[in-house]
Amino acid sequence: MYIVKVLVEHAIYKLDTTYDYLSKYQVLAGCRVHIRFGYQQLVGYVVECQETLFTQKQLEEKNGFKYSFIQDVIDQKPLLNQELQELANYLSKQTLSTRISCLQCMLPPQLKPSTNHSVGIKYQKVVSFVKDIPLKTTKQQEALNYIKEHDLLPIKDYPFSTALLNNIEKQGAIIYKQVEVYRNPYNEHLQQEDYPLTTSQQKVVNQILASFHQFKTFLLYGVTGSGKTEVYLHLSRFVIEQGKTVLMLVPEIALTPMMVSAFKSRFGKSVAILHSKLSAGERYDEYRRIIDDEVKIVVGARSAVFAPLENIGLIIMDEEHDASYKQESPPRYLTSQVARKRGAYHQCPVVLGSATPSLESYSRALKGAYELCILSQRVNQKPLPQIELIDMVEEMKAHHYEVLSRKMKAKIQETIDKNEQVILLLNKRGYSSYVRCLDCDEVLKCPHCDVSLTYHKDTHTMRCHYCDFQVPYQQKCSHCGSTNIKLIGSGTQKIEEYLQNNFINSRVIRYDVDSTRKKQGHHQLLKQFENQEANILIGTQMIAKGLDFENVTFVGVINADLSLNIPDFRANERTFQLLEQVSGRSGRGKKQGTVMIQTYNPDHFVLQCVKNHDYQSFYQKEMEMRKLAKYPPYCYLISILVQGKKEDDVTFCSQQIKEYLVKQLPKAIVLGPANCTIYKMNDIYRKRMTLKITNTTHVYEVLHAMSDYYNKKGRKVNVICDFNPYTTI
Ligand SMILES: Nc1ncnc2c1ncn2[C@@H]1O[C@H](COP(=O)(O)OP(=O)(O)OP(=O)(O)O)[C@@H](O)[C@H]1O
Ligand SMILES: [Zn+2]
Repeated sequence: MYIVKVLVEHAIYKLDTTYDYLSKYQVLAGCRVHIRFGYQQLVGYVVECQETLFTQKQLEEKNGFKYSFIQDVIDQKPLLNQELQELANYLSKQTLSTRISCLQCMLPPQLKPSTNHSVGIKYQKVVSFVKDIPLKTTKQQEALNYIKEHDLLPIKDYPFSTALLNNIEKQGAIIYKQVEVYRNPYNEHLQQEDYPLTTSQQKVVNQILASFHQFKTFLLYGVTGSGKTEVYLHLSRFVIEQGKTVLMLVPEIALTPMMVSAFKSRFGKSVAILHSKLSAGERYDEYRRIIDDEVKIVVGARSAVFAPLENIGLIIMDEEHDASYKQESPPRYLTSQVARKRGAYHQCPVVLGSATPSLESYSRALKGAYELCILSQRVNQKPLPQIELIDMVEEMKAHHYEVLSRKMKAKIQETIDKNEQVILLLNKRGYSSYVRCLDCDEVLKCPHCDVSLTYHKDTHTMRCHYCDFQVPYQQKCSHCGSTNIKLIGSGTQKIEEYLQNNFINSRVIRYDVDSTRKKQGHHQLLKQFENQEANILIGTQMIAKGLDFENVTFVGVINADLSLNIPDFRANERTFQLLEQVSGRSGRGKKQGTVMIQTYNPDHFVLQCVKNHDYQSFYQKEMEMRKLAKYPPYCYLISILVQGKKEDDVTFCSQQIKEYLVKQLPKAIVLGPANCTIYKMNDIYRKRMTLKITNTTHVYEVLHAMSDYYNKKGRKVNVICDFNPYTTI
């Protein structure tokens, strides 16, 4: 008999201890089982299975509790290999989350431990050759010869009628078979050759391959358009030729279409794609292809870092600075941390690539913790685009109150007149930012959150971007009943309309969360733009990264100050990255590109550094400020969010936690508790403390104890600890 230790996923309680069950047979660690838990039947996850010589009765007498038997085993073989199981333990410690939540985040939704209904395997009817026998007609005979050479194809792929095939089948020379097929999410890719590398690209490839068999982190700092993708492709080719596999990570789904086609067109079927927009069936199939060893390269967003690849020879993280690499629900991990952990396990290089590296990574590279590789020029030796800052205060003085300055308007018209293309960035979706009553000054707010509602013209609704609350738009103030109300501020939808109305021959595509909601939305819109079906692409930060359109010669930023004014210590860094990245979309082909950036702060050092494409000065200056204010990379940050339904409870408990932390961690700096920027979200009150530490000793134990205490049944608040927080709204 065996004692099986099982982790249990419970809908309400956070259970992180294992429970002992009995089994007559051995069950492999990593398999899911059905168990009885109280009155419920639940799915559990086996972490250990040990043989015992005691009987059930003896065990119960010895340990003083009743044992029950596992009901049945769901998986034939473990879903996660040893490496990933250990990784889950590591993550759970590092992020203060339950082991089961770590296991959950590693699996595609259909395979998560809480569900046992799997998406079915898809079958296809194929023709299978049986034997050579004399057939009735020569036509049938010819067909049989053909089938012999081209066995196991789906019926529709044969150049004969179904009737003819049926006839041959009746005579017994062939049979029809059902075979498993994989749903293939991206199958229309042309075969494409690698470009020969430039000298500087080759140098980088050599530098990285010199450490092919060891774990080392490289920071590839290559300006926009310097050909980093080609470096990734060449490295990957080398690695798979050595019989190893490649993990290629991209920040978010918006970027995936171009990276996917680059990899698919070179490596075809040996590439698997993992991201959240695939259908359940597609994701399940891609996952199975990886487990079944049919895949050499996995391209995917954040959670693909857990892809069950064996024998990894290279891990790449493109656009390493991107905030979407931070997971914002439990377990709140940093992708680079997981990638490096896997790199260490497989003893392979980890390449972090970016044109605007995060301060954390760049400072590590300067200290020698990472090895720096540099591509300082664009591929065709072309200079980076010229950037002009447009002072919007001056526009006001000249009584020009439109969203686009006179210069930018002229430049857009000029560009489309030359049959070239324009990309415009406005980091705000929706139509208008908010609605204000001109009589009573009331702004229409979300009833559940501390934010104003945004007007969406396409659906004629007012929507909350935090909780998705929506109401139909009314031409009437909800407070005083006046009809004298005004839509204030501009979002992408409004600019789209403005562009259509104000420019001759403009054909506009809007690219934001709302317009790309459909499954292949991103892919389709970008394709239309690539095929010149539109000449202006207006979008949110989604358009800033990775896009490579050779006919784009003008990039305009409508309001650079939006991200500068966010109350977050990374606001400068984010703004620099966003502006430099979006500028980098201009002039990537043969023609020279230009950029205009509209701002009310043209003298701000971030804008000055962007104007000169000067990452070094930006880095120096921002690092000085971080040092003075004691922010990362000069310390570690941990955010502690206290939330609850009653304001008083939140206030009281926050204070209690603060006292506990100050006492337990005398060397740490504890900021707060302060109300969050959005104090009330979804009817929950929220206060935050920020812990600054330079040394992590004891920190995990102290926080573990605190969060265990508060996150129990019956407590009035709940506490979320976030190591290396990225958003603090
Ligand atoms: N060796 C090469 N020879 C010719 N063309 C190349 C070569 N390498 C890259 N290119 C082309 O240069 C362009 C820019 O390359 P790529 O998109 O990889 O830049 P990048 O470094 O990823 O830039 P970004 O950070 O802005 O996304 C692409 O159109 C690519 O096809
Ligand atoms: Zn809301």
